[in-house]
Amino acid sequence: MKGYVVLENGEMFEGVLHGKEKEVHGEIVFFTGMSGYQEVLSDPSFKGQMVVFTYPLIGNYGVNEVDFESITPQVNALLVSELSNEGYHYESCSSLESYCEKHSIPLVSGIDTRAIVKRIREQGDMRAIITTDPTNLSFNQSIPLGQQEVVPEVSTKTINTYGSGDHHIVMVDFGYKKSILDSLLEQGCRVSLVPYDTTFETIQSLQPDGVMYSNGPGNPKKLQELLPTIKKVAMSYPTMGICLGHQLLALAFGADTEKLTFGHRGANQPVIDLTTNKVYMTSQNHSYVVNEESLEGTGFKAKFMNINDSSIEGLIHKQYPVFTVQFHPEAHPGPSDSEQLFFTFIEMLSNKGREKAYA
Ligand SMILES: NC(=O)CC[C@H](N)C(=O)O
Repeated sequence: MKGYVVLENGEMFEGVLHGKEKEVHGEIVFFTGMSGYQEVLSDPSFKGQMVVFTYPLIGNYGVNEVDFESITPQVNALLVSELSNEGYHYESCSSLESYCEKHSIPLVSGIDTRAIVKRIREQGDMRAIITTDPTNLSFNQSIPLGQQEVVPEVSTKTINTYGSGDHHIVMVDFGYKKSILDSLLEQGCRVSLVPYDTTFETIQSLQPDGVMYSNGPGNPKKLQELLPTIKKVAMSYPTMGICLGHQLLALAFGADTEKLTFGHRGANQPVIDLTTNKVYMTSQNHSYVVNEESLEGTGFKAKFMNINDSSIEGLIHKQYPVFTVQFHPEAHPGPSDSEQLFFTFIEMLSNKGREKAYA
């Protein structure tokens, strides 16, 4: 059946709608990785978003049992140029089309993804509607972009412990990617996953060796009420923050965040370590960044910078063992050039390692 993608600026694109006929509203963003659609559709940081893939062929290796970043799909819709109906891979258990159909995720193919991406690059991320009837549409203005409170929807409701390693890490879950948990387990950690609004006292009662603030969807400024706890935790335990976790740690110490026009979503974003001058290819998925000028007086200094647009990609605190990354060292999808940062974090749990990290 015909499906239409209507952008908030009034433009309309026609394609083929696979799956159930339903009207979907959301924020439209684009992802530039050549592969990784399965990780994208299940990454909770994409909650509520419609993702346009710039790579022209999607679905060609199917969907498997192992590459999901969370149990349920998280995106509102997928938009692709050419859809491969079969998945050719030894691990594939279903096609992308049947997976989306089963989970009622609208999948629009045959759409002019290049034109849509150009529009987003010019005019910024915007609202969009996917529909089979493009007459009489009205955009849901009651939810301004970036104002949705999505973290409570994706965060765990209970405390669960994974692994039995020697280092005990409390991971505060804003919508964590499974690959972050896997990376910590690989480093010999026991991980207690806790709800996003867990109090300082509860974290303290778990007696962690270190705390990880996870990735997650939405605007970090929607979580202002958590900032005093986050600051107290970071002043008390070795702490690492990834993506939303990085943004929240920056806000907690008094820095500011701002929205990029169209975000970084892809698997080849070059990032420089400002201490060593080493460059990493990184996996990224974010709309917001920490404003560099706002770091003044926070105790944080910029540790990583994006080479494409000079935006801040990570911080290190001058006084406390706290460091953060805007990108994804766990990769999935994307390069694992920077995965040793998990090791750096584990080293920071001891005094000796801290000296090394700050050398
Ligand atoms: N991957 C993430 O954690 C994303 C962080 C935040 N939601 C942003 O878009 O900037």
